[in-house]
Amino acid sequence: MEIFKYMEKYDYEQLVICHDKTSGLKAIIGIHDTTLGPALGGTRMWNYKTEEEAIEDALRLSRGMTYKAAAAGLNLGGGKTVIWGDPKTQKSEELWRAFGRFVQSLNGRYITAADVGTVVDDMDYIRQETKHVVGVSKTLGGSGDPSPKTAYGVFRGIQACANEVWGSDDITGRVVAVQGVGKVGYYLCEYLHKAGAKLIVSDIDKEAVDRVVREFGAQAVGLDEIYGVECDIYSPNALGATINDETIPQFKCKIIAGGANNQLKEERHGDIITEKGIIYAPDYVINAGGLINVADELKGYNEERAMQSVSKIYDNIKKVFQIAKRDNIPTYKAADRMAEERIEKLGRVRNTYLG
Ligand SMILES: NC(=O)C1=CN([C@@H]2O[C@H](COP(=O)(O)OP(=O)(O)OC[C@H]3O[C@@H](n4cnc5c(N)ncnc54)[C@H](O)[C@@H]3O)[C@@H](O)[C@H]2O)C=CC1
Ligand SMILES: O=C(O)CCC(=O)C(=O)O
Repeated sequence: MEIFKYMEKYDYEQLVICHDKTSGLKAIIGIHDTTLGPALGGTRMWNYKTEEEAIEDALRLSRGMTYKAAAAGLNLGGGKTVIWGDPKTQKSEELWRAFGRFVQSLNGRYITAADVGTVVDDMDYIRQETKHVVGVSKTLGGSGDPSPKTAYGVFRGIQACANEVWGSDDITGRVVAVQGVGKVGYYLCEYLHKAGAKLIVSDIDKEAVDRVVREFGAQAVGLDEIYGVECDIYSPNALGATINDETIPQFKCKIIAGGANNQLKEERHGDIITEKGIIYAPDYVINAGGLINVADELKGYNEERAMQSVSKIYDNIKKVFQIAKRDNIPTYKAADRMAEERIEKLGRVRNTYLG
């Protein structure tokens, strides 16, 4: 990979490679854009096959955070860390503290949080070395597990989609096919059930499926069956890339709205579902609840205020639909445009010399 060429193409600011021999830390911090504020994004710990794969992930994910924060209306830029290592065997206090010191050395340009392979306890170790970490435990003044807030944001986004398609937020009796009933999927099912929706679910984890069947009267289906079930809404909450050439012909839904990251396998799949008449809630707009929630810690965490901010995902999704109609483009492009317009306009405003 030609790193500078890639950074130039997508306008990256900084890539920081961190190494600590004692703990075996190999971390790559990507800082994409800080026009709106300090770069905030989680730390992913993953056993990458190659160094190149890890660098590519840090770059790709940090750019995604710029868009997520901008579309959420936050005064934050985009960053992300990847730690090259096995989260099951290579975590230690010294690793997190070594990493925390590297974060501190950036002096607030980058604020870290949890992501795939990292949990609240890891953030608590990082906190011992730097204040530039969020998603720490409630006992340390943090907000703990972000999943319930992410699920609430997805639920609000689903209401906005329902309003767009059926003219009302009411989803009583609507059938929602929920793929993945892990942390986000479980809490989402709870919100949907309380709102009167009927649930069809799938997950590779049988216990997770049994729980939502038992607690919310969901109907369980096979892993490949979920795409083709008769439903109003398909809600992906497991893996990415489930909107693809194989699944699109099977969809019978009117809406696709879920918490999973990177739902479109390729951008063109966003065009195809639009042509098919399916309303798509862009992933990084609808799943920003976790980010909005941890960002509240920067003001001194207040759960009520955080929930009110997450609730605004409803308005953000509506804004995406307006831009899509205004410019006659698919919603995934409208989301990018919304984020880019905000960065561009505020970037210009913030250029004013203040003395
Ligand atoms: N946890 C959070 O606050 C946020 C999560 N996300 C995204 O939401 C998605 C879910 O995240 P979590 O709930 O935290 O993860 P999780 O690991 O708790 O849940 C994912 C679930 O998907 C299931 N799964 C895996 N492959 C599957 C398949 N082929 N078919 C059906 N189910 C399958 C797993 O068994 C698991 O129960 C991920 O894409 C994540 O990146 C995005 C923003 C924030
Ligand atoms: O929710 C978090 O813990 C941090 C935000 C983040 O990295 C994300 O939304 O991908």
